[in-house]
Amino acid sequence: MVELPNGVPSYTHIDQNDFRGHKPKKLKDDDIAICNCKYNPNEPESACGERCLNVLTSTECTPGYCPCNDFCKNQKFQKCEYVKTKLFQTEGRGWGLLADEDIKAGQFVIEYCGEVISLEEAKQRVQSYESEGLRDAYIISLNCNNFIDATKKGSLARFINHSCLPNCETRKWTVLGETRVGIFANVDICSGTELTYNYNFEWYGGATVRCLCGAANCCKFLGARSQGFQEYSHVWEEGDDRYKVEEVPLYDSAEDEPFPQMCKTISSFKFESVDGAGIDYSLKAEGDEASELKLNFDSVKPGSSVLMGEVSLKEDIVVSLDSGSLNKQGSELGFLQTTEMAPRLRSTSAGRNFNAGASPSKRKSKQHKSKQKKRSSGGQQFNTRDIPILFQSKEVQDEVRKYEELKNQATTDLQSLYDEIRPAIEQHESNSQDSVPTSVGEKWIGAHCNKYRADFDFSFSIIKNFLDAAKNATGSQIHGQNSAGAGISAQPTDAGMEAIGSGDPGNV
Ligand SMILES: C[S@@+](CC[C@H](N)C(=O)[O-])C[C@H]1O[C@@H](n2cnc3c(N)ncnc32)[C@H](O)[C@@H]1O
Repeated sequence: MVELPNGVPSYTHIDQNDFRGHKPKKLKDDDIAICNCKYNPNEPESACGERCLNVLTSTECTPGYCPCNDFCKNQKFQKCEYVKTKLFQTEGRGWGLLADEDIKAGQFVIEYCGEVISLEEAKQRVQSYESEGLRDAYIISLNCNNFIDATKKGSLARFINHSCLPNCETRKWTVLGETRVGIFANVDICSGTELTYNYNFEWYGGATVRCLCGAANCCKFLGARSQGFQEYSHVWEEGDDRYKVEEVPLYDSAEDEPFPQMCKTISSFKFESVDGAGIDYSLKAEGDEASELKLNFDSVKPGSSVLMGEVSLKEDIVVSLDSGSLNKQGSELGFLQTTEMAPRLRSTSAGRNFNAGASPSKRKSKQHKSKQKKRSSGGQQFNTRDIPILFQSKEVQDEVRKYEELKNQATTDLQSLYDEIRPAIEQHESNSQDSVPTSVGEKWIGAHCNKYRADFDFSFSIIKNFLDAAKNATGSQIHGQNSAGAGISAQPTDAGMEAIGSGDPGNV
């Protein structure tokens, strides 16, 4: 029973989240994580201490299933094993919570309990609390869809104030299949010290509140990074940055959309003579950020007609800024099909670990441009079947086909890898975990790099052979150069590796 000092504004005390109508999950036997700890009376840590598999994955043991039975020490949320705390009145920050016993770094302090509500409900509540004139805000995020509101119902954790130099932090645990938020000490804390955690990213206060934590590194405002609900209907994090969901393109859940805002449609593909001075080989890309890639060949005889005719591809070629392939004045333009799987991964917070391709900062700025729901039909996928027949020589057709096969193989490999790692990703999604295991990430990045390379090699073989055709047509010696003056290798693979190595995929 919690006794509150006089003057504490009334609220209902709870020590279990209130799901407001929605019943907490009922775990199936198959979903219960069972550790392999064995209780040894001479070694108390043996009963689900820090080496317990469940503890290591921030999951509480399930009563009746844990091999350590009643000795299990990994049911702290369920048993409300909180440290002793005391309410006190601060200066200028309302009520606060003090440690009433010494606390060790890493120790579970208390659960942040409240009403579990949806994003929509949270937005409405923030507004109505504001209009009711409530000064203190108690809503924190549970996962991307749910929030915990401790305004009217909560545990003592609702009194923990913010500090930019905190002694505690929030951590998410899975308890009987549900995600719950605990406050954990991040340093040793002496009895009598005020408990604090950093509200940034977790707290959804409406009004801007000046921070009075007094820390040297103070951010000046509470939840300065989370910014509040009124302005942003939902936030999406990548690294240290947070974005409004309105700025992130939305996709049909029924389809896996490639990132259309990063794709460009190549609208023309031609050789032409430029004032008799040489040949301009240009690839025009249209899309949100139309750009043009030009390759100039200056050793064509002046006045000679080198126009090969515009090669109109029957279907649009979609290229991706993810590719990091041919590079012109800092803008990357490749000939890649975007992968189908990428959006699935990126739709989760885990996805940010898988940014093979453009650097995160570039990707972010591009994602922000699109506010509407877009469909990939704006830029169809490159129909590669028709490409080899554009060439007259059988040798060339075979070469292009070879690269096409390698490209298709890399795509298939990526697809099957996705199927293989999908359970791990979904598991992390459902637990709202920030990242999937490194080994999974490494495999994923490796498969992407292979695919990028194969895509590049294929595209390069097409370009190279078009150039060779141009050269043969003029009978001149043409030395390919891109606009930056770099020579084009006759070996697509080498060029592909070079581009990939110097572009972003190599940096992931
Ligand atoms: C979750 S409540 C914390 C408990 C609150 N002090 C109370 O009396 O109920 C969050 C509110 O406490 C106040 N607060 C918390 N940390 C603060 C800080 N560092 N500086 C100023 N006000 C703070 C703000 O009014 C904020 O909206």
